[in-house]
Amino acid sequence: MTKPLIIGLTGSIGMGKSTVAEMFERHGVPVFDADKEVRSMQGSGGELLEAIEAAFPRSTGPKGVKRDTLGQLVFGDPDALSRLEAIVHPAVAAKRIEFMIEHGGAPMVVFDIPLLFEKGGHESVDTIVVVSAPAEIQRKRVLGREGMTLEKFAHILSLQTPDIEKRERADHVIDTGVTLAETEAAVTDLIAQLSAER
Ligand SMILES: CC(C)(COP(=O)(O)OP(=O)(O)OC[C@H]1O[C@@H](n2cnc3c(N)ncnc32)[C@H](O)[C@@H]1O)[C@@H](O)C(=O)NCCC(=O)NCCS
Ligand SMILES: Nc1ncnc2c1ncn2[C@@H]1O[C@H](COP(=O)(O)OP(=O)(O)OP(=O)(O)O)[C@@H](O)[C@H]1O
Repeated sequence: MTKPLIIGLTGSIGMGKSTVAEMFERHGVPVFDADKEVRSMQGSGGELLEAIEAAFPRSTGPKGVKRDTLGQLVFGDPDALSRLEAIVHPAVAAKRIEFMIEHGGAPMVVFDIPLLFEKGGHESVDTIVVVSAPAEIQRKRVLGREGMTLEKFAHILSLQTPDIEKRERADHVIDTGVTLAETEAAVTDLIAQLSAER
């Protein structure tokens, strides 16, 4: 049995990764969603709560990690962020292995990984898809989210590989600055192209 083609899906904050990942899923491609795994392990009863509470006292409660509180502690403090990543990232890697065992028979799978370039994950995927939209659209989407401030947005951007560099390093770019229908058509075209290349 051949191994599934691993598609690494990434993009900067608000570029439409989750939306495009759902499109892949709708068209039959299993998706490993790194952010979703993190949220579940950080949620109520989640397996990372004890370690996070020990490293960041009072950052968790009955509903799990207090995301705003923890975000304020780590976004802006590189050492604190590294400590959090050292707890979270190995646990995500273990979940990814479980996912690959479960979907070992699929022709292709998507790894939806926000920090694909930043954390070196690009080396372990077969092809890289970057979602991208004009900066002004990205800004409008992100600033429209509850709890987001200009300062937080600027800081998160500064932690992420710039969009222009992501685009250059991508094997395929999916434009999300167009209608959802146009983006979905680009996704189905790409699935067909990747299937044909196998
Ligand atoms: C600090 C936390 C609790 C804040 O949660 P919150 O819901 O406020 O933000 P959210 O997770 O939606 O992230 C907002 C934006 O920041 C980006 N971001 C998150 N973590 C990081 C990071 N370690 N480095 C750079 N960007 C990051 C996300 O990709 C997203 O674009 C959370 O981001 C977290 O646990 N981060 C560490 C784990 C991690 O690296 N996750 C991302 C990849 S799996
Ligand atoms: N053509 C399009 N493609 C994708 N998303 C679109 C498009 N047009 C509008 N949108 C909207 O833009 C938003 C993109 O948000 P989404 O959560 O997918 O981004 P994200 O990159 O996963 O964000 P983050 O990195 O912050 O987690 C959604 O509300 C989506 O409906």
